Amino acid sequence: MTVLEVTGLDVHYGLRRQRRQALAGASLAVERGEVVGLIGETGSGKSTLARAVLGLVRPSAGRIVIDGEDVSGYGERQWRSLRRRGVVQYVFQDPLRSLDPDLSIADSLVEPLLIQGVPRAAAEAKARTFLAKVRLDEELLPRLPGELSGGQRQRVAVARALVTEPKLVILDEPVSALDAANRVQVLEILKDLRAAGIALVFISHDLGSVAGIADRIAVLYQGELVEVGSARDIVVTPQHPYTRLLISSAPTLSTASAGRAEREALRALLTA
Ligand SMILES: Nc1ncnc2c1ncn2[C@@H]1O[C@H](COP(=O)(O)OP(=O)(O)OP(=O)(O)O)[C@@H](O)[C@H]1O
Repeated sequence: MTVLEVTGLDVHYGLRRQRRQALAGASLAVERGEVVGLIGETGSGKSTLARAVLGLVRPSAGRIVIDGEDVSGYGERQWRSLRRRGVVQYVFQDPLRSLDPDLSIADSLVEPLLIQGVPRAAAEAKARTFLAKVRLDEELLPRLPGELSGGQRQRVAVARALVTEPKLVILDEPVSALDAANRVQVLEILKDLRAAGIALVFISHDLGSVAGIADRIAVLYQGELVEVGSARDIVVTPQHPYTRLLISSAPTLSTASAGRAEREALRALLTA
């Protein structure tokens, strides 16, 4: 089942003389339980594509269908209602942007459920379940985000994105701010999500950090999706010159700076 279908998406920023195109004719489909890595250098349009799918920027052309619902013509009210239903969730690179610094971890997890109309007791029970899913201890519930480590915070941000049981989660550089041990843990959690049938779009500027987890990889270059293929094909037989350049310059693909788990995942991929 297709969870996200983006067709011919154009996004422009600015007006008149300042107007410039950030996305040009982007088309991409993401299936249930699939992990799609979206890679490209800084400014290539990765976050713009994510923002368009969340209704945070309005495309100038193209179609977006989320879980069978054509949202292309939605106005602000309809987008807000879609976001409230929690069908699509977003995790930022910096968990402090995904979490309100003044809300306890418990409240951060319970809030999206209360907005959906879930009774408080049921919401609190669910918050505990999802904290366990990201392998965190319940003793963290009363704390503020500032009282957690970066890795713990990112896992709370993932748990918060999950409580509404979304069909699609977009993760924008979710592990780049983490150290190697935390990166591996978050990647393991993401693999659990895939097994649970959630579709993931994993954004990164580094091919090496998505190659081990993505089923398919989409390569953005100057606002255009220049190549989309299985992770293995992209890594082993890249077609577009820009993809080839990314492969040759991906630090974790040359294994020197990759963690052990990443190296193993890559080796498995390359020998599959
Ligand atoms: N709010 C905005 N107003 C004007 N231009 C913008 C805005 N946001 C992004 N852009 C421009 O659109 C292009 C794509 O930006 P985008 O943030 O999508 O890139 P990215 O691939 O996510 O980059 P990064 O890896 O640095 O986050 C860039 O040229 C950027 O300068």
